[in-house]
Amino acid sequence: MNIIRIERSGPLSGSVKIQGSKNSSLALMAACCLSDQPITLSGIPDIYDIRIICDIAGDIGMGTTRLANGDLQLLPGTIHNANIDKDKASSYRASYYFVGALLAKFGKVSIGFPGGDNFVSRPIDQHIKGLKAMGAEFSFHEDHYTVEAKKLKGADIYFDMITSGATINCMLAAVLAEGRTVLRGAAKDPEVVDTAIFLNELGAKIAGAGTDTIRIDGVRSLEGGHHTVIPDRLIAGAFLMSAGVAGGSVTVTDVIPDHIGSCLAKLTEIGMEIDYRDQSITASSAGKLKAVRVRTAMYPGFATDLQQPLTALLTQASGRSIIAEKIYPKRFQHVAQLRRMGADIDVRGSTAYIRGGAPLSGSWVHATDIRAGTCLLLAGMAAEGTTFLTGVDHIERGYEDALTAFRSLGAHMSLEQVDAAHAEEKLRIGNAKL
Ligand SMILES: CC(=O)N[C@H]1[C@@H](OP(=O)(O)OP(=O)(O)OC[C@H]2O[C@@H](n3ccc(=O)[nH]c3=O)[C@H](O)[C@@H]2O)O[C@H](CO)[C@@H](O)[C@@H]1O
Ligand SMILES: C=C(OP(=O)(O)O)C(=O)O
Repeated sequence: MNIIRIERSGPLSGSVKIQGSKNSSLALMAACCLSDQPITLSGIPDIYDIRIICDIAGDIGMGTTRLANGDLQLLPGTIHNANIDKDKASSYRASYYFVGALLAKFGKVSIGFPGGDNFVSRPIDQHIKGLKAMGAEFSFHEDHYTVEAKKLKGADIYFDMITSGATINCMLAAVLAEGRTVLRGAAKDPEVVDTAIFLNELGAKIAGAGTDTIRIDGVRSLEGGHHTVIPDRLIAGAFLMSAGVAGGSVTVTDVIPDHIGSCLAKLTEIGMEIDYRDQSITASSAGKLKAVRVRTAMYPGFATDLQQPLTALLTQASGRSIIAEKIYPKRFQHVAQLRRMGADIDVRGSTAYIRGGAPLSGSWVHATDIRAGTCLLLAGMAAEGTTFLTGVDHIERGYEDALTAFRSLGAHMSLEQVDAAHAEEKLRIGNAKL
């Protein structure tokens, strides 16, 4: 099995070009199913989730080709069915977008339950509620569910909480539905806006994306077109934090600074120097880091997906930091791993209390999900000795090539092959010490 070996690193120096957004790409690729014409998407990252979508696309008849320049060409005109392989659907989170994108065309979609990072509870009741309001009926089976709608009709939908997934899914369903759909309490995330812009470029009629009320007037069909996905704000944020963890100065390029405004404000509060231009941001360590309080929130608040790398950063800040996780109250799997490395962190309820300054030391640790992986890559750079990180496949679900990028900044990390039984034994010994 692959593991990542990390040695103490820093000060970091250099710049990293940020890849296209995973979460936006997942929505855009499903959205292509609404059209019958060729579509070209630029900036779609070459990561596990995208390869699975290409696989699913092939199964249902949508051609996908990576062009020599990296663009992805999609041919939705040949889609012949809406039966999504249940195991493939369950191997990543946003497979549910195929429901919204295929329902109007086929009247019935069969699909496996959503997978993705496991934060104990990730309900899809708002997707169900929204699509039901538009006339869909759900049937749940042991390992898959089916959604049927003879005719999708526009509806007024009030979400009970802000959800980017349900906002995008209902928006997809509404594009070819009859009449007007209004989504109230909609998520304002850049990925929602990117998807709406893309669909409008293809001829959809969506107004208000980026506010909490989105109006969609159904159209009969969509055209083809070309679109460039937005940059990955979550990856950008984590690279900037690495300059705080390991010292030095890191620049991220090809980014939209507004998309991580709340993160930049928090990094400044922690004591980092932030300098940004139109499409690039530089974060520099400016000496002592200060403890802070953070509450995760939906956009434009501090993103839950940046909470884990931030925890690694706050182990290096003097004083007691407090992180209240408001989106996924149990998203603290990384904490046990940081404790193995010597971090002084308590979790009570949905809040983590971090006493910064405890020296970290290298250990065997496991990434349970993408951002836990990012957190541990960062922590490994601050730790004395060698850190061995398992769960590399989780990191590969989100990053095109995290190691090359971190190494280009001067980080000491490498991919190694070890015997799986050896790694399990090392992790087991670490668990026993906790
Ligand atoms: C593929 C993708 O884009 N993933 C992102 C997306 O996940 P995902 O789209 O799954 O997350 P949502 O924005 O839908 O979830 C936000 C909140 O709403 C709750 N909720 C959501 C839907 C629902 O039907 N019922 C319900 O209660 C969730 O438990 C969570 O507390 O947004 C999350 C929150 O920013 C990010 O962590 C994920 O990286
Ligand atoms: C939670 C995440 O991804 P997903 O929703 O795809 O599991 C993430 O990107 O941090």
